[in-house]
This record gives sequence, C-alpha cells and structure tokens, in this order.
Amino acid sequence: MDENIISVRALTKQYQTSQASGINDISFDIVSGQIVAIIGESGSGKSTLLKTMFGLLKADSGEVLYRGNRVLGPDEQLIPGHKEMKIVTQDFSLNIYAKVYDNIASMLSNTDVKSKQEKTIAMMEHLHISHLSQKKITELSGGEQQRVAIARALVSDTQVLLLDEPFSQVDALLKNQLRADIKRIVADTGVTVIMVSHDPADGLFLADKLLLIQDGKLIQIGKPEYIYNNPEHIYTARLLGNAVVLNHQQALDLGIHTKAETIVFYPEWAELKNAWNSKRFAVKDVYYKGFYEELLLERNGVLIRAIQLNSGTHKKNDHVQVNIGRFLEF
Ligand SMILES: Nc1ncnc2c1ncn2[C@@H]1O[C@H](COP(=O)(O)OP(=O)(O)OP(=O)(O)O)[C@@H](O)[C@H]1O
Repeated sequence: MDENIISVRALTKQYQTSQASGINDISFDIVSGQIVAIIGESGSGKSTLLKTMFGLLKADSGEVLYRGNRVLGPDEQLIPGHKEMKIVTQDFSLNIYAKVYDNIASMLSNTDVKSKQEKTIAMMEHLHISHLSQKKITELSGGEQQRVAIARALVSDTQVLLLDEPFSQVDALLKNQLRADIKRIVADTGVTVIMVSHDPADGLFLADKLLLIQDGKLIQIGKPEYIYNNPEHIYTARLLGNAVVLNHQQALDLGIHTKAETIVFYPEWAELKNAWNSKRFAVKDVYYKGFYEELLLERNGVLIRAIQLNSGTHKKNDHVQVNIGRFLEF
C-alpha cells in the first residue's frame, strides 16, 4: 500500500506585517517516492508553504507530519526540519571556500571513511558534477552550484527533498538536464521531492502531483494532466496553459452555445479549419515559438489565441476560420 510520507494538516502561517499574506488552512498528503510541485502566481504563498513544512518558519496553527511524527518548528529545536528531510533554498547554503567534494562529503559522518568516499563519488556522478570535484564553490556557475547543493542535500540518506525554485539559476539546456536528473534520481533512490517553481511548465513536466496555490489557499490538487484538462478555477487554466477567457456575450458572438458566465479554452483547442460552425478571424500577430506559432486573432473586437504547427500557413493580416472545438465553462 502507498504510504504517506508527509501529511500537512490545516497549516496556517500569516505574516504580521502584511495583510492576507502567507498560507491559510492548507491540508494534503504526499505519498513516498512522488515528485510534487507547488504552483501558483508570484506572492501566492509557495515559498511560505515549503519553508513552514520544513520547520524553517513557525506555523501559527496546524502541523506537518513526517511518517506520522510532527516536524518541529524553529522555536522547538535548533536545527530545523527532520534529519531525513533536506531543503535547497535559493541561496544554496554552500561552504563557498571549500571544494565541491568536501561540500558534499561533509554531510556524512566519519565513522566509515570508505563508505563516505563512495557515497560522495556516486552522488557527484548522479548529478554530473564529478569533473568539478576539486573546484571551489566560488569557481562555479550558478547552475553548477545548484547541482552541488542538490547533491549535498541528497547524499545523507535523505528521504524528502524540498527544492525552492530549483531551476532559477540555469539556462534552458541545463534546465532540461536538471529536470531529467531529478526524475532519474527519484526513480533510482525513491526519494520524495517537493518543489516550488514559478514556471508551471516545470510542474507539468516533472510532477506526479500538482498543488495549486492561490492567495495562500490550496485550490486544487491532482495529477498534472488531469488538472490541466479539468481546472476548477480560471486562475489555474491561465497559469498552466495561458488560457483564453471569454465572457458569456463574447462566447455567444463566436457561436459558442453556452449558459456559462465565462468560458475558457487553451490556444491549442481552437481549431483553424473551414467548417459550417467556424467563424472568420483576422490574424493580428504571429508569434514564432520554435516548432509552432501562436496566432493572435481578432473578431468583432474579441481577441483569442490559437496554435499553428506548420509555420507560415497563416500570416499577419490573413483571415482564418476558427472553430472552438473544446472549452470549459465557469
Ligand atoms: N517575511 C515576510 N514578511 C512579510 N510578508 C511576507 C514575508 N515573506 C512573504 N511575505 C508575503 O507573503 C505572501 C506569500 O509570499 P511567498 O514568498 O510565500 O510567495 P511565493 O508564491 O513563493 O512568491 P514568489 O513566486 O514571488 O517567490 C506575499 O504576499 C509576500 O509578500
């Protein structure tokens, strides 16, 4: 049976200085070996949730359980968290004067020197940083430092790894590799990863479970594909897929039969095709995205976006027929 490694119960943390900030009454469970991504717009409370879960911030109320044992807050113990939980924050907390190898090895005890050496070498290999072993932290790029910080956090039999913006320092190429590394490490070691990212694409790509946070509240939780296709809030559809949002009248004008106040669709749900029920739009702009293009389309003052895979098929100032094949009602 799947075991809950982390349980968060009615967790609340408000900051005294600002109104309606922090997190409010958040509850969820995490199964061992999952990758969980906390997603939300800037200021929604993602970092606050992660830091309170780890025990870096004192909760106002509620609790966090690690395998059924309460994670103690900063007022209850000197070293936050639980010894099998580690956090990598955006400042990495590395010893900048020490070498990469020593930064990682220092997390292990000296009782078995051979095992310490083997574990450190294996972890460096896992994160593709063996070639940096003898370099000082000050000689590394931000992305390299991030890898060392993750290796350091994982090396000591860590069961739960919390990552605050793990891809903030890396370029697109490295980001893809680091994402793949995290997936591989989870598969190899069974570690549970809880990460915060401002880029929802990270969560869609990596996570087994997404936690959607809005204004400090947990608004939806589930598998990425399910949440993408069945968002319970317009906020989520906008965040995950840059969804188009139309009011009732705008929807009717486009020939969409609905009773809903608002309809929402992702650009890829708007089909460019000639059909009896499709409407003519003017192409206002074309955004090149690599293997596809996004079209900004206008009809009677209403703007929508659609995708075309064969670039150049429709150009600026062309007229195209669009059929909103699928949409969500709110
Ligand atoms: N130390 C603090 N004192 C007062 N208010 C704070 C503090 N830290 C965060 N806040 C406020 O709490 C809210 C949530 O902040 P938090 O950093 O958790 O959001 P976030 O979702 O991680 O944002 P971002 O994606 O921009 O990092 C924000 O309104 C923020 O201004």
